[in-house]
Amino acid sequence: MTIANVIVDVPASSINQTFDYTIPERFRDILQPGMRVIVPFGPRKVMGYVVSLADESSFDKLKELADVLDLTPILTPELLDLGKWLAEETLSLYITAYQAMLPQVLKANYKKELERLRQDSLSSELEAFFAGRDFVPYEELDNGHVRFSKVQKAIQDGDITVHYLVKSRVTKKYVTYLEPAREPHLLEEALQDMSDRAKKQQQLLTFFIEQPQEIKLKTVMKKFNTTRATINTLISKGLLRSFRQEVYRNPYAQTQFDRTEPLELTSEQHEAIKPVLHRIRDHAHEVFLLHGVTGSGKTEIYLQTIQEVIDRGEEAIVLVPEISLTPQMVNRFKARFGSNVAVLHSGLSQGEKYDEWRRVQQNEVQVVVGARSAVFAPFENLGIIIIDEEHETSYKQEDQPRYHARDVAIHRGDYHHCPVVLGSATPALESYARAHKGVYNLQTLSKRTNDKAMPDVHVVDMREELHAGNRTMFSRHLKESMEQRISRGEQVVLLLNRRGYSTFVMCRECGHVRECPHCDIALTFHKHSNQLRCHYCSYEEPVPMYCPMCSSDLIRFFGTGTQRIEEALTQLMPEVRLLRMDVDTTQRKGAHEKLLNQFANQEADILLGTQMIAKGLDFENVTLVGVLTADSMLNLPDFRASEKTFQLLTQVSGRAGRHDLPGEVIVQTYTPDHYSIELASRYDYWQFYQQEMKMRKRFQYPPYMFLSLVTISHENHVTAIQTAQQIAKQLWKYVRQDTVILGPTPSPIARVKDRYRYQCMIKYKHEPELRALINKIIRQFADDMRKRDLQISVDMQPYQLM
Ligand SMILES: Nc1ncnc2c1ncn2[C@@H]1O[C@H](COP(=O)(O)OP(=O)(O)OP(=O)(O)O)[C@@H](O)[C@H]1O
Ligand SMILES: [Zn+2]
Ligand SMILES: [Zn+2]
Repeated sequence: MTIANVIVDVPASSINQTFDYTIPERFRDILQPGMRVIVPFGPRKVMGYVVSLADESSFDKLKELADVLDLTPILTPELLDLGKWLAEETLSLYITAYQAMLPQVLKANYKKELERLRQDSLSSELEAFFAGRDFVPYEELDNGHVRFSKVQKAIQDGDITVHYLVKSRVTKKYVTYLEPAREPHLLEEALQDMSDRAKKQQQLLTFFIEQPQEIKLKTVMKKFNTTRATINTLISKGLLRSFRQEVYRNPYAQTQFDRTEPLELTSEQHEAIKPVLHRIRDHAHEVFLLHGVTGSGKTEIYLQTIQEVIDRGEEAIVLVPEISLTPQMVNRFKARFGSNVAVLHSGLSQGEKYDEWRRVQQNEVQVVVGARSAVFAPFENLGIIIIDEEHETSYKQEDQPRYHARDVAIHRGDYHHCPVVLGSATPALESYARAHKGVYNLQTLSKRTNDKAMPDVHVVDMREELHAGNRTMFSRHLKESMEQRISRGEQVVLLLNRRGYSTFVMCRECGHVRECPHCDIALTFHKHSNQLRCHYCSYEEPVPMYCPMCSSDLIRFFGTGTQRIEEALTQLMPEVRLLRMDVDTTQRKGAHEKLLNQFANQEADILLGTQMIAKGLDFENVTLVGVLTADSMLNLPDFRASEKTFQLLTQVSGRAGRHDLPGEVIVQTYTPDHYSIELASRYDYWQFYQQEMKMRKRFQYPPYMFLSLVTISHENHVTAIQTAQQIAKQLWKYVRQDTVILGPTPSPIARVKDRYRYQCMIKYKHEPELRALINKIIRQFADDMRKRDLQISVDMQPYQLM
């Protein structure tokens, strides 16, 4: 093959295609798809990914590619295909799709070195190339003294390695080992011949005659109190040899893991795991939805299916939300599978992430536990993909490429003919609807493994508190309950349910919240215009002076912070020990963990926090969970508001009374009759599902309709509006009759970084050509995008509507 088809690292829509380059003679026998190269592009040289090779090109006057950055492909053929699919599916650039799959270290063009790992056994050609050095700059390969294929082979054999220079050699760490270079009897002979004065050398040889295994150089030097020079003498005599081996920086190195054995499954677990194991054994793809109440043993099912996959020599990916990648969760996998697990999450340093990724790439582990992007782990024999808490919106990436990890997992599962397991106590409505229709295989765990009842949930009507003269944020019931528990030495978790930036308007007298007459969604208060506005249809009205329902003037703008609660609580109960956990107190690396440890060690009575405390935590001594404002999320302008409220309340209730002490949950709300609060307090997912599906049908939202969001932004207000109007007009012209284009309306955050933002929402049932259509429309604005800094972005599956 003489031509390479390359996706270049130039993030512009006009360049979203492969470019052809001729392959210089010296690279021909080593270049493979999935390697990175440097190519001339206009006046510059840029990085690119080789996606395929060819013998001819339809262009003439091709340029030569300038350099090859990898001697082994970093993208497998599967991932090359996946990137293409991902880009087309999410209307992103090919280059951004490939970049999303790789650790940061591989995205930039870092300087590289070749490094010899063995002191012997290099061919004379390579020996001459290294010329006595341990490190050689990668560029020296270019002077043609050694063939690339030779180097490639040596890398495969583990004699040489390539080394990325990410700020002073942090990418890899090595340990030097020493081992005998000859058979024991030959060492024995050498020992006889040795002069008596060479005491240390004699001791060393004797040692290796007795134990011929490799041993760390450092250990030997310490043990015999000897120097590197003495050892070098033995090496130069050909009696010993040294080699270096990579050690990975293991972020969990300090933690000791007590190995756990598989538990005897309950009959419910047994029924649920059976069909998954069948699929693993048959090598067949199927998507399972594992709907199990909190504490029903979903994780144990994950562990045992993974064991089956490992036993078959295959690999497993487990996705968990970033926020629940707590040591508690990671430990459960490490404790079962030990060093066979790599962990990928955002808390790791660049070097650590790269190390973990390489352990996957080099087939040194069979299990990856990680957040969203771990779905791209470069395994080649996947046996299962598991997504825990599958309803979590953090599985959707909110910048390019805007993908959902669930879709990627299912795509990969199909390719590898393996099952995909989606687990949750509160599945996403979309997932449950698919399971209900039979698209996914539904498995249900209805009981906790210890048969403990779910804790009782008390809904407190905060309007009544107000009428009774209690104007604090804590109901009488919650306050009494807290005092009682704390005096008994038990602990309390308090959740402040708050998300998003916008505030809503509510009557403190009757609980009435102003909603849009067309969308059944809370109107958002816009301070500078003193208006209430709907984010979906642009409906607007002035802020009322009196409540339209009860005429009270107790109209409030809502939005409370954890800090305010902390102050109020300290006034109310001055002697309690309080820990606050929110974005402010968890900024520093490890802060999250530290707070949780403090709480687990009972150094505080109350843990007060936002959403981040709701998941995966398991504290024996927690017997009371209080939700301060259950409705705050309900009134966000988001059609998923009820669903998110139901999910959060259910998750947080699952935190109480998991062990011997019985638990209680107190939910404070101004809208006790709202179905998501009422049904969450009864743990009735099925009723909730039916009720919510009715609402989605009535208002034409997913899963009944698909949504796509086009966002237009520009520094000039008029340009932004006009472009948005033109796009909407063109969309209307070509879409089907039952498709609806909403907007253009100002984006909920109408100006970000001095750019005005407008959006068009497309609601549709069936638009097979929609992606092509949007692409075509956007391309008409290519000039303005390049020259006038117009930005148009598309989200084919919007979650963040605010
Ligand atoms: N078959 C079993 N026999 C005994 N104990 C079990 C069994 N399966 C799981 N457990 C235990 O039950 C508890 C709850 O299980 P697990 O955490 O797996 O549930 P989960 O459904 O993942 O919960 P959550 O949704 O709250 O994360 C754990 O302490 C676990 O060790
Ligand atoms: Zn009112
Ligand atoms: Zn509206």
